[in-house]
Amino acid sequence: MIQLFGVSQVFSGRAGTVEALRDIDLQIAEGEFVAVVGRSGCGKSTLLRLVAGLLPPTQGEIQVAGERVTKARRDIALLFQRPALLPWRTVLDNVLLPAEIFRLGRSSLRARALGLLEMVGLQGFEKRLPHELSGGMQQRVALCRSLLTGPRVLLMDEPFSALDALTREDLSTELQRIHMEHRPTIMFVTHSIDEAVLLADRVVVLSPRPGQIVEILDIDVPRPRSLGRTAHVAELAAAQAELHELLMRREAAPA
Ligand SMILES: Nc1ncnc2c1ncn2[C@@H]1O[C@H](COP(=O)(O)OP(=O)(O)OP(=O)(O)O)[C@@H](O)[C@H]1O
Repeated sequence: MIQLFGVSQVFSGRAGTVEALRDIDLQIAEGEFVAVVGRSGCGKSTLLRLVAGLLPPTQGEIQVAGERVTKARRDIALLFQRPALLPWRTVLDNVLLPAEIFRLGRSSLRARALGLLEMVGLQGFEKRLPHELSGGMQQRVALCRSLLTGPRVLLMDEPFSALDALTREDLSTELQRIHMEHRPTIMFVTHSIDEAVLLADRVVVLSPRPGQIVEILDIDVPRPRSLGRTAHVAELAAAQAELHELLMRREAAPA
């Protein structure tokens, strides 16, 4: 579904050049959940922006569903650390925003928007304004907005990192459920080893800048997963330890 062939990114500015990513080759299958981890500044967000078509790669090619990515697409949704809701719009109108952007007709998507809000436990909050909601609730609204048009690809950049631990766990559970039900292909950037292991089928480990793939770890644990559930605690802990070890190797050599 997502394919990167020899992708490199160099930023040039007045202060000089920054090599953010070097020679990334990666194949992500349809419906797969892939987490991307690495030290701060190693190019994780840049990687997502490239796949989203917000930035053309300096070198290499990116394809989504067999087509070269050259611009933002309706079937690719993005979710950031901050929910970025429009403060003057109600919860429902925020969720329906993509209908207007992509000129899809609000009325046909209204039922879907209400269904999504119900799925994340926000029924009854449709007419509220964003400032009347907690941070976790706002991020749920942003999640609904990103799912409105039924995207095939969901790109998530540390979406839960601004939330408290319990809300984060709730949203991780919801995201697992959404993934199991709707099977979008997900690329999920995180700083959290626990979160990567809990959510992903595979974890891509990037080296410090320039980001290169050091290792891709398979997380072969049945879903739904929970860090508190005893059934697979040993497997999850082993994967966490391995990931930790890979990330702590300061001089992590690219594969
Ligand atoms: N538009 C830009 N112009 C110049 N340099 C940039 C630009 N965007 C990113 N960079 C640089 O590219 C490198 C990678 O940045 P990026 O934000 O992708 O890293 P990251 O791994 O997501 O970091 P963090 O984990 O801290 O969020 C950094 O050195 C950053 O300063």
